[in-house]
Amino acid sequence: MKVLKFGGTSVGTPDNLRKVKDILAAGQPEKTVCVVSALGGVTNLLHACSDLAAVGDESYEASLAQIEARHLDTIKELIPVKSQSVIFSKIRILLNDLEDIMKGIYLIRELSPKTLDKVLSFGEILSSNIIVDFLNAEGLKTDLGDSRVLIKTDNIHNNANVDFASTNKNITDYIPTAANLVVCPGFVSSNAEGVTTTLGRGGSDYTAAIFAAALDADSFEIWTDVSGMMTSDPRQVAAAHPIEKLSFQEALELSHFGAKVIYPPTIQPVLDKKIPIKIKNTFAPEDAGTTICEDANGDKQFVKGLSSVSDIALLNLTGSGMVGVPKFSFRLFKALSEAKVNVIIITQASSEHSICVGIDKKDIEISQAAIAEEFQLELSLRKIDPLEVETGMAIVALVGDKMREHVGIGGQMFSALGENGISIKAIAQGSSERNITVVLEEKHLSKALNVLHESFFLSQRKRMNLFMIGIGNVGGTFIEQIKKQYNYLDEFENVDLRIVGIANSRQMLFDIDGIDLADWKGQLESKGEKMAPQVFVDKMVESNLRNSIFVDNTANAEIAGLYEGILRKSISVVTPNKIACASDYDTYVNLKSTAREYQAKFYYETNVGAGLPVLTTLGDLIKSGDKIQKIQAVLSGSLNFIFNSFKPGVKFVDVVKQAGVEGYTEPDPKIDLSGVDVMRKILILIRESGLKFELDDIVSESFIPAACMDTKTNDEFYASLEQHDEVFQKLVSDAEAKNCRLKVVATFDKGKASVGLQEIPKDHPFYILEGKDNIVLFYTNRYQDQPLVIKGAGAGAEVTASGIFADVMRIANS
Ligand SMILES: NC(=O)C1=CN([C@@H]2O[C@H](COP(=O)(O)OP(=O)(O)OC[C@H]3O[C@@H](n4cnc5c(N)ncnc54)[C@H](O)[C@@H]3O)[C@@H](O)[C@H]2O)C=CC1
Ligand SMILES: N[C@@H](CC=O)C(=O)O
Repeated sequence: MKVLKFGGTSVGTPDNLRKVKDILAAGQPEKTVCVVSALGGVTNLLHACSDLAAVGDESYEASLAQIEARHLDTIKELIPVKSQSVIFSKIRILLNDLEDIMKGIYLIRELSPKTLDKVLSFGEILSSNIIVDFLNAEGLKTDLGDSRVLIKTDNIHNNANVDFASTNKNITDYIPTAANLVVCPGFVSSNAEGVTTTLGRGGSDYTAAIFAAALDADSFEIWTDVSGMMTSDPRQVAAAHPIEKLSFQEALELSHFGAKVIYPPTIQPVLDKKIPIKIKNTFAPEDAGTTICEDANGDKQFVKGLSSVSDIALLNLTGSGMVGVPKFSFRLFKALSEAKVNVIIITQASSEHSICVGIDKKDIEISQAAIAEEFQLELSLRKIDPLEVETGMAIVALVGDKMREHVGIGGQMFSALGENGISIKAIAQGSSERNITVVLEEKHLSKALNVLHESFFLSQRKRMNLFMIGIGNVGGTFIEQIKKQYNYLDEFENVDLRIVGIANSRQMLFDIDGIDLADWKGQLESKGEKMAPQVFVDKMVESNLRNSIFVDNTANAEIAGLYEGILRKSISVVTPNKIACASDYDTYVNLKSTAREYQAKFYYETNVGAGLPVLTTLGDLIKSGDKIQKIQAVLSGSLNFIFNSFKPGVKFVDVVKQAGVEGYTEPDPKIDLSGVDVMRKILILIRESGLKFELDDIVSESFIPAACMDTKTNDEFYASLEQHDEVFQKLVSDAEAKNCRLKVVATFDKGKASVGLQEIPKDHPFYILEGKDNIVLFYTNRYQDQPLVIKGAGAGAEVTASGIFADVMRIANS
């Protein structure tokens, strides 16, 4: 024995009704009760029609005509002509009755609850009659069970209470005598005198649940237009998916907070009898749907779903006069209940200094008035403060029976929200630990649901949203690497890496769904708007996307100056730009502590050694308790390349230019040639070792003539290098005469740092450093005699972009 219920959409059109027939036919010959709603939209039409009639508006007749046409057209389309006459006359009789009642309402201008029940009952009576004839015409022997006769209630109209003793007897007497398939109208019932009543909100579900419980059905199926209860609201969370199994309690918790598939009071009869409920999709019957049953926790998923409610207001009642005084909360809730305000969430700190409740925003004024009246005396004596009202709030709840068996779920929830800059206004968790509820600003709702969904439904993809300023040599290469790697990350890392904003010094471009990387340059040119750094940041913040990362691929101080504000919005920063970490010590420390404070990440591995793991290695040494004694390093890829390529007969300026073409130099090559780039790098290494150090503390001897440094543009600089070529030729020939090679070496030893060009002899480990390579020797307490060595390409767009990529993925995987 099973009981099925089909809602208004499922029976809304002839095509849909054919699907319903297929579902019912597939279940035969099992004894089946099928409860149906009115054809989709008809109940609203009946309401509208009777409201118009009650105010004497003749246009009710047009609504009536619409109702008539809906039903007659359905018959014409669904039932073969030869079988139409019987059903047409039945339906016409019913429609005439409805017309008479409407006329009566129109004439006496009155719509009592009793009459409204009579009017609304026509929706289900009409649909069930048509469906029964349709099924019979299709060869499925079907009886019509009149729920008005079977379900008996008290006299309360519009929301009647069921008399279960007589109802259960009527059902168990009738159903076994009826055909294998019985269709019954939902929602309708009658009182002891046989006057029509209705069962209120969710009435058809309730009807079906009453039948299922009375008949001890093996299963109770609710057929709707979604494939089950979803892990979250699919309009907010694209990755939401149907939940396979839920316990009764989990289903109640989820449906209480917004999952509209079932309305809890209506399923109480099946809940009492522990009859499994299946939520199935009429339009995708092959989908598994959701089973709600007693033992639903065999799987490992301890958070089953996320639910949410919008349009919440928080009321905060505070005051020193509340502490330790009994009855304050009693009076608050009494006042709200007498004002018929539904309290959705309650929190009170153990200090008893404040009570906070969440209500629907429509109830704000009535609540304020009720509270002001109740606490008039305390307010005048200033024992309590004027009521604080916070609007624009939403509720998000994690639901799952098994949450109580796992430590740290609350922590995971709060960190995920905190890391995305979402502040929590109130928290509630019952001792059942089946539900952890937070109140947050409504503007963060979608972001919060997505962040939590990603955090608790691990099989789902994590979407990362990148905002990137600087799309030159390094930035452009990084975009191309993402383009190539996108599918791999999607498939093997579950990471959906999108670039949402890009900018160069002239233009910026945004696409909230991710810029199409196939032609990002063309789109920037054709659709880009004028670049303004602060506007770029504002747009990034306003877009309020989860897992946002700001990537700075410029060498620009103004852009570096934006980091603090960005971190304060809990947006992580990744950058190869050394300016921030090599500016004054306070700025460097402040950025790191701001990142910590706002739970954002600030990663700049590529500041030293490009893609080489120099900073992470140093960080691991320091975190594990090692101490740096000495650092010796070649940290400039461009200078190493230049001195490796500078041979007799070659002009120095030509190799400098070549280093630029290869993408090794800074946008301003003087930064490399002057030694400043190396000074910045050794400074960052010293700071990362835990020492307070400034750029001015580093002794640097430039090998570039002052006149070259005095130039303004790159072209002037190159011209000046050419003029001073003999200076560079002499440096090389002097070194060669001693069998040495030239390297710019950075050293930190005994608290002192220096940078300078050195003649490196053959037996030195730096001598064989090829091409654009870097080398770093860390002498530490643990690596005293043999230093820890990191060596490899230290400049170039590909390696630098891959270092930035690694930083981004560290954030994605954190
Ligand atoms: N090339 C390399 O081997 C390595 C480079 N780096 C760092 O990577 C960064 C980028 O270097 P490249 O790509 O070679 O430079 P680039 O000159 O090729 O590109 C710089 C980009 O920044 C943009 N930009 C500059 N100022 C801007 C502003 N105010 N607003 C908006 N956009 C602005 C430019 O339009 C361009 O798109 C630099 O900080 C450099 O130190 C770090 C490690 C290695
Ligand atoms: N210009 C630098 C590369 C980036 O840090 C270098 O030459 O090493």
